[in-house]
Amino acid sequence: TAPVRRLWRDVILFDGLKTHPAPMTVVVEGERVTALFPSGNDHDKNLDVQAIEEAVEMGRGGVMTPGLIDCHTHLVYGGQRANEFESRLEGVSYADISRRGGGILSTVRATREASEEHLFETAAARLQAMIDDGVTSVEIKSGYGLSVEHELKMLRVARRLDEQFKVRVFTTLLAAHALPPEYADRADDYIDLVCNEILPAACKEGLVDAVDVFCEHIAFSLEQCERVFLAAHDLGLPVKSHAEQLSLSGASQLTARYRGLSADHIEYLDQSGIEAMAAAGTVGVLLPGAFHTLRETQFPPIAEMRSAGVPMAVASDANPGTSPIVFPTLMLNLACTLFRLTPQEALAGMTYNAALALGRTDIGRLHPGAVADLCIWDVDSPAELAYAIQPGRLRQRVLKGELTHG
Ligand SMILES: O=C(O)CC[C@@H]1NC(=O)NC1=O
Ligand SMILES: [Fe+3]
Repeated sequence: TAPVRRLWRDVILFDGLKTHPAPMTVVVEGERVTALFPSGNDHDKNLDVQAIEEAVEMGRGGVMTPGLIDCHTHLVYGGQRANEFESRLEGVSYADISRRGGGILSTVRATREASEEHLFETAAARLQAMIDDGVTSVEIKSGYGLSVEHELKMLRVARRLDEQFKVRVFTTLLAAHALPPEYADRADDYIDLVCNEILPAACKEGLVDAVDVFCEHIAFSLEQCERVFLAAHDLGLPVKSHAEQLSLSGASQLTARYRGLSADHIEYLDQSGIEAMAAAGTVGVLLPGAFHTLRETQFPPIAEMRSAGVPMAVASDANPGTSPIVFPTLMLNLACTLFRLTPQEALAGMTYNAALALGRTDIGRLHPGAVADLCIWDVDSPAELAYAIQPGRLRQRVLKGELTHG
């Protein structure tokens, strides 16, 4: 049987890169967008008028965007860290908490104690909130297990979320996130475990789409991160990094040297890092939720990245420590309010550029032939999605051509 043909008329279309000036008609057949054209031209002679007339009309008006892509989350984890939130309000720094064995290691303890089922259930609630706010693709990292058993447990949960929810999940192994207590003062030995045991075991089970590292004075050095990158490349896996978040380490340049998909956080990114990323096509992933939560003061070099042509993505960094925020369209607002992106740049940051940060070019944009992951919003203009901080504006959500919401 012929694939179902659906269409929307008179939508204000943001296609992943730009907003079309005239109200548009968008035609979806099966899993793909097959046509998009100004609604006034429905009877354009080049169009198969009968096909258009036979299509199922799915709605009129509103704003259409590609499905939102959250390209940086730590969505799977045990426990919560409200106590540290209170400590930071009393003036204790994130780094101090981490040095006292809190921070990431606090969540490592809770995640190791949690069953796979419990991790699935708590992550599922957070994922549903993202889906209800227009997310069609989400990246989920490991990094709270820090052992073969528990890193694989986290990644299996991420794969199950992909199977059981109408969403695309991209998994990233972030075993080089923190030094587990059993390896205290033996960071190089732990990196051996990451490269020689955790990564191969996860890869063998088909659990890894990309490999990430945390390069920071409270985490791992450039040399240690490079060893993880080499192990990833030996297994044919792309790399990315948490880079220049609290200080300038040079991780962005290292990531670019390995043609990494993205360097993330990048508050302390310098000009040589920008130029290396621009030359390598490495995406700069902005995480305004962590900047906001930590009350950071060092802004990422937006203007310099813009003029160098570094693609900028925007993501939630949803995690229990530095960004306990599951509200994707809030990230659009924070990217504009805190980092001075334009609303159009922020939207491109959670669609087309976010897809690039995940190594994909078939999602994140709406054009003939693109995969039909799209959202229709009850707003008058795309800028409104960044301007107003308001849940419940999603009218319809389509994943691979199938209506999943509205
Ligand atoms: O605090 C946590 O639990 C994760 C923090 C998160 N991980 C990282 O490498 N940088 C961050 O902000
Ligand atoms: Fe992160």
